[in-house]
Amino acid sequence: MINFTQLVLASHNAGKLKELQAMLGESVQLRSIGEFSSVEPEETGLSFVENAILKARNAARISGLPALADDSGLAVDFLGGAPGIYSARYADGKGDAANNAKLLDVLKDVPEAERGAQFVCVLALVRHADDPLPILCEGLWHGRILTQASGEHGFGYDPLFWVPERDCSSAELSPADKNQISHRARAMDLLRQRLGLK
Ligand SMILES: O=P(O)(O)OP(=O)(O)OP(=O)(O)OC[C@H]1O[C@@H](n2cnc3c(O)ncnc32)[C@H](O)[C@@H]1O
Ligand SMILES: [Mg+2]
Repeated sequence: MINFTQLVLASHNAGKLKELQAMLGESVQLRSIGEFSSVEPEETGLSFVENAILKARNAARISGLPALADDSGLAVDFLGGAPGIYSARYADGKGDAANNAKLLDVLKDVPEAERGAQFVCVLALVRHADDPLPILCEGLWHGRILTQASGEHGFGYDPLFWVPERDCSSAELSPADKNQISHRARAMDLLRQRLGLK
């Protein structure tokens, strides 16, 4: 069992920080990498795992603390898994609204039965920058892409992601509900088990 009281979160995404801190509870304090540096590392990996490890190592190097990274995204069946690891950059870095508008447009003629998609989250935890044994945990969340945005909660693609088990979009779930069932919740559940936190 590894005991951490403070971890740096290797993410500049405020939505992730909020969700992950809520899932971890008070036993572990997550500090944002933004406290240490505003420079974001280039995500040069070809997989969620590679990018998560790359971000975790970078944050541990900058902060001198153990680091947790979250690499996540949306894999749409009809698009062969795109935007996948490029989810944040789908509309060339123009942000969430542009990403969502592009996805709706690309899928505009695709029937409901072919709009299946998964949110993917890989968490990587390194004890230090050169850790030879990062802890890796993955979570998937199956749903479908809506034909128009709905809901105000969450971030990113949440307004477009229909959640079959709740019959609403992921942006219509309360934050507490999303944190029970999301891809990130599933990955965090595994991580908490690995860390002996549950
Ligand atoms: O790399 P960091 O700094 O952590 O922040 P980021 O926002 O760039 O994060 P990623 O590189 O992992 O890209 C994740 C993309 O997938 C989207 N995404 C991930 N989890 C999501 C969630 O729970 N709800 C909605 N969109 C999500 C998110 O909006 C981003 O566009
Ligand atoms: Mg990123």
